[in-house]
Amino acid sequence: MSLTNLREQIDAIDSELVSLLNRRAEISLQVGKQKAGEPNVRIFAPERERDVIQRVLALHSDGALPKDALVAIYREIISASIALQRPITVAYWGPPGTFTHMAALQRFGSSAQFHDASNIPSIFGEVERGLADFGVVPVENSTEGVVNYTLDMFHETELKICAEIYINIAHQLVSQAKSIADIKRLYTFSQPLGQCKQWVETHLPNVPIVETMPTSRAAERASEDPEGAGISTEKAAEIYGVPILQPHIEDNANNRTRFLVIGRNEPPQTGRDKTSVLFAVKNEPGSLGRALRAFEDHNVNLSMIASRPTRNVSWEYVQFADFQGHEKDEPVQRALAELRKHSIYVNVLGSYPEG
Ligand SMILES: C=C(O[C@@H]1C=C(C(=O)O)C=C[C@H]1O)C(=O)O
Repeated sequence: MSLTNLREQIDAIDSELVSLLNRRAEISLQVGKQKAGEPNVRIFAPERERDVIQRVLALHSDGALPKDALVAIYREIISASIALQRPITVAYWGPPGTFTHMAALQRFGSSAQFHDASNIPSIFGEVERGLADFGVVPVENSTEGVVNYTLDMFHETELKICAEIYINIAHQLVSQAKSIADIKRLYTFSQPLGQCKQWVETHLPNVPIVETMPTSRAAERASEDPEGAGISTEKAAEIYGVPILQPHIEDNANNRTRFLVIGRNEPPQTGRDKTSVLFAVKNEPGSLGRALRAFEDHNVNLSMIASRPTRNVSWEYVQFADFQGHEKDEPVQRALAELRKHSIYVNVLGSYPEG
């Protein structure tokens, strides 16, 4: 078949696709109008989005289009569909080019409006004050563990966790220096450094660290300092025009970070949900063990637990825990009731569809 003929076939398919996409958009506008009349139904419905994406993946069977590409296309279709109903604003930890920016783009697509907040507390602040509808914050990394800056914010906020995002994390050593031997300073901070610890100890053993947050700021500093290097994202290297001297310096090839979407949404039960809680146990022997047994007794699967010091009393801790299930599921309700018996307080931070 000739090239002209093949291109004619593509043109014909595009005509159908565009008309179908327009029909989909019209229906989404109608959904938006219905939501406007019902006070508790929110524009962003992560549980519905997960169903849409899973359904589309099931339809794909073994088609020629890579599954990741299909998911990315649908994320953009849904992003445009939400923006039609009402433009939504998402605050992330900037400047542009950070992993949090990438996670926000991956989840909300390019039709959302993004705002770069200067630190994690500002992300919470912008959503609390209504300047952004949602915020995206990093919460744990598969190599480095929990992100304390984020966990500590949950003591003081009334915002809810409404979705989670997982992304693969690749770190780049960016520098204008000709070789690694010429580097005199490394711009980075605890999380990325911890994920590249072995590489840095082997290749930059005596190079002083200049604490710089977040990753895109490290790229910016490296762009201004001919003898400096930064640990950065590929996107930030591109934005600040600084060469990648060594790609993939992360120690673990399966390095992944989990992000949380915070806002005022409270997604309904889907049968595949997760719940996050903050609790403080009574200061008496065995209380943490008894508190944790509440989950075991009711067959609720704990996926993460982290202790953080309370800021007001020395040596007192609060626990941040994630488990499978929705706050409205019966086993979860029973586990929470028992947890409350052994705790000074229990604060449910949100139930949301599992990522
Ligand atoms: C159309 C809806 O609104 C939004 C857009 C969706 C879509 O385009 O498929 C899905 C979920 C919502 O975030 C809906 O809630 O069904």
